[in-house]
Amino acid sequence: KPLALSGAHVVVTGGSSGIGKCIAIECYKQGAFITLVARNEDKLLQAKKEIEKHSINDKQVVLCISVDVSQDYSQVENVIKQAQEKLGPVDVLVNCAGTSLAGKFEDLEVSAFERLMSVNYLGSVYPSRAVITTMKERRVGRVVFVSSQAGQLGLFGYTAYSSSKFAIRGLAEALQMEVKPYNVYVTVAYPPDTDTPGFAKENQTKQGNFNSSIGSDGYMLSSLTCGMAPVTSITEGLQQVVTMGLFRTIALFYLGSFDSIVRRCMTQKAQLETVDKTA
Ligand SMILES: NC(=O)C1=CN([C@@H]2O[C@H](COP(=O)(O)OP(=O)(O)OC[C@H]3O[C@@H](n4cnc5c(N)ncnc54)[C@H](OP(=O)(O)O)[C@@H]3O)[C@@H](O)[C@H]2O)C=CC1
Ligand SMILES: CCCCCCCCCCCCCCCC(=O)[C@@H](N)CO
Repeated sequence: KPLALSGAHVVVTGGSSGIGKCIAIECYKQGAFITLVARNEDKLLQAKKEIEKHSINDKQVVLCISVDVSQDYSQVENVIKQAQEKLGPVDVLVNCAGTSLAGKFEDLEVSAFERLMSVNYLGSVYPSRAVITTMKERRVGRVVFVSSQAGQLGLFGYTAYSSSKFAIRGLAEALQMEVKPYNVYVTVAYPPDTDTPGFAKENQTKQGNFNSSIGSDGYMLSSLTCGMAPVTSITEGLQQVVTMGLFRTIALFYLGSFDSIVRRCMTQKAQLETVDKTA
């Protein structure tokens, strides 16, 4: 459900860089007050300056708070309190702080699994937990989770990353069911692999869908992996029902080609290794 951003207080974790910064700029352009949350203070200040260039009135504020969203719940709770004292109750929370790491399962340190799960999953739980009570009381609120296309399907090299992004979906679906009667709405964004973060911003700020995806791959993936996700409109539901078989068929071809890529790379690598040894 769309929410007017003019005058709204939008908290963006991971707002000092990339997709999060773009979301903050987009909201600022629509008149929102912004709190940026991330660890590095220089990057926060840099982003604040960049965002302030897009102001549409002289009342708008960009507040920066440095914290690690994945470490200690009471710290995160404090940060949210500080932000509420300065800019009023949080209307929109965008959980965009996150990090990724690729590598084969056996090559990844087990600590990588712990770290990605804390940053990507717990780092979304803590800020959400800190804002949700007030949102329910006020009967106003939007919580956005930034997952990934790698949170809709498992891919080679993403054992640690994908699982942390899948977890976000479970959290979001369950939470949406709880908070809907309080007029609080949840969105999960599934950005594709892209270097143009600006592309990701539109759906996040403008549309009120539970599923937010980008591009035709993204559209197909969201339909295909809709499972028990809530629907926003009858049209969306009907589209999913009608296209499911077709998309599954297309997916089988993708899976076949993924398998052949993995096998081809394995063979090539094996060949290179034998050449190395004989040389
Ligand atoms: N770019 C892509 O291809 C895709 C990205 N995504 C997801 O989108 C989100 C943003 O990605 P992107 O813009 O590329 O990322 P960037 O690396 O550009 O930005 C990450 C942001 O998160 C902050 N951050 C990271 N760890 C923490 C932490 N522990 N506590 C607080 N803040 C933290 C960073 O600031 P600092 O380091 O100072 O704390 C920074 O502001 C991530 O969740 C990512 O997984 C999803 C799909 C595709
Ligand atoms: C009908 C079936 C359609 C199937 C389409 C399959 C397309 C697969 C694309 C997967 C891309 C994964 C992006 C991960 C992005 C990310 O989060 C990282 N960049 C983070 O570093």
